Amino acid sequence: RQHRWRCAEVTFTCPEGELSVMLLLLLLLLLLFTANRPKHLLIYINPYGGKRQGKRIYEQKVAPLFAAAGVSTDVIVTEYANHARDHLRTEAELKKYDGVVCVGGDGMFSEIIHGLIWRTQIDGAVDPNCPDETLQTCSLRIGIIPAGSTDCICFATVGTNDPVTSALHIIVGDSQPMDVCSVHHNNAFLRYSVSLLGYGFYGDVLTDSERKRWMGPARYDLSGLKMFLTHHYYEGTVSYLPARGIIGTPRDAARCRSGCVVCQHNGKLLTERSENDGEWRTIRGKFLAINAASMSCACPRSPKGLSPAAHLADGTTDLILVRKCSRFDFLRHLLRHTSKDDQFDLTFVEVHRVRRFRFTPRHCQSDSDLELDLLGNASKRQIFSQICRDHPACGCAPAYSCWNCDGEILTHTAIDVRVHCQLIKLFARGIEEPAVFEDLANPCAI
Ligand SMILES: CCCCCCCCCCCCC/C=C/[C@@H](O)[C@H](CO)NC(=O)CCCCCCCCCCCCCCC
Ligand SMILES: Nc1ncnc2c1ncn2[C@@H]1O[C@H](COP(=O)(O)OP(=O)(O)OP(=O)(O)O)[C@@H](O)[C@H]1O
Ligand SMILES: [Ca+2]
Repeated sequence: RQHRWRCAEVTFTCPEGELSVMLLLLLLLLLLFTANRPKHLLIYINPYGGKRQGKRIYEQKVAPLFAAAGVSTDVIVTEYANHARDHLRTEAELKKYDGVVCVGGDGMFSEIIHGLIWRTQIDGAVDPNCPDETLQTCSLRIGIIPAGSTDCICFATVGTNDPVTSALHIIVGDSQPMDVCSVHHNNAFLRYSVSLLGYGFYGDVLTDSERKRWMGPARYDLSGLKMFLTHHYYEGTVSYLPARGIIGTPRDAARCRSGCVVCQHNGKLLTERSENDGEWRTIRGKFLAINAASMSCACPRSPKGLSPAAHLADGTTDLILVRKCSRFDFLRHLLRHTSKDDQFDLTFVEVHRVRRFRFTPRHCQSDSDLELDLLGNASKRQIFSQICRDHPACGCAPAYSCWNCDGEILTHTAIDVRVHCQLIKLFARGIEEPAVFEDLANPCAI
């Protein structure tokens, strides 16, 4: 039920001893040669993620399953932030393993992909600082045992946040490819993102919530309410390269599901075509939020996610622009993330499926704009917003927000984002349609 898997024992009886030995051998051979099951895993546990239960969850719920399935493990309990990332980048003997597993939340998953992708590029002599390089795909699959605050990547790839279900997907050797966005500033690499890149509302929620880490997962709700009431908007320019020739749009009723044909079709298409096909488009404006969702970003807070029709592995990201509007209208938009109503069907919201996009905030748009400011031609509003960044007590709107990159704050506001189609693989199979479960639960239907 609800995508949760459980272990069950099945006992076969066979009247002939010789036949039973043959069946057993056949089963072992099938497991060995047809299923792509991992035999040796490298595991990182964040003891401080979410409700600080990572170690207990792994020892009580996951380790016994790995032992029963004959999967051997090397376990590292992290001692500081970025421990897992740095270990993967430089020290880990990756050849020994069939996969890497993190026990924690989206932040821990982010550490793993940063370590693995970086290492893969360096080993393959690819320069990660160049935004136009074609990145090498990572060969090791990644497993997530959810033990964080949002666990949006686990939820959106498995359909539930349940450690036992995730452990079983790892054991049976499932494989789900996933898109990764690279984020650059002036030809310098900043970060990778797989779920949400959010400027404005989600950037501000994250900045505020970091000061409330002690509260655990509830910090996001409190900061969300605070930032909703604060109602800041930000000026800037977004330019983007629309995804052309692919199938699927952000307003589709169909969802990315197990064995998704849209991901298969677009994945094939994008590997054959130059991604720079098409014309850049530019939008200037005042925005409450600029969000790029490379997958649905479904999570328990919003089971359909920020962009319900986004795909895990189609080589695109959904760029959602929420223009300045009243608090009431913004609340209508937010509330629709939790209901069946379409959050994009509002005059102040637009959504585009893109391959690449850039953002420049109002105050660093161009040198000529800056010169105007210096010559004293800037409007009073600009000057005040500049001053008031340094004097938050006066309560007027700040000029800049920051980017929320999968739950980490980015150090730059002007960014260049590019989607790398199916760069990584997870031990998952995407969300299965409920009908499949119903059939399997009913032996007569099979
Ligand atoms: C009125 C209810 C409206 C509910 C609207 C819920 C929309 C929730 C959308 C969640 C999207 C999550 C995207 C995932 C991002 C992850 O890579 C990242 C790392 O874990 N998580 C966050 O940044 C954590 C981000 C967490 C954001 C929580 C925002 C909560 C908003 C609450 C607004 C309250 C307004 C109340 C007015 C009376
Ligand atoms: N031993 C450690 N001590 C302190 N911080 C750590 C340690 N190990 C990992 N971290 C950091 O903790 C941060 C949060 O971890 P994690 O993602 O597991 O939980 P979370 O933030 O509660 O969940 P979510 O990311 O789903 O909201 C990560 O950014 C990670 O870099
Ligand atoms: Ca995608």
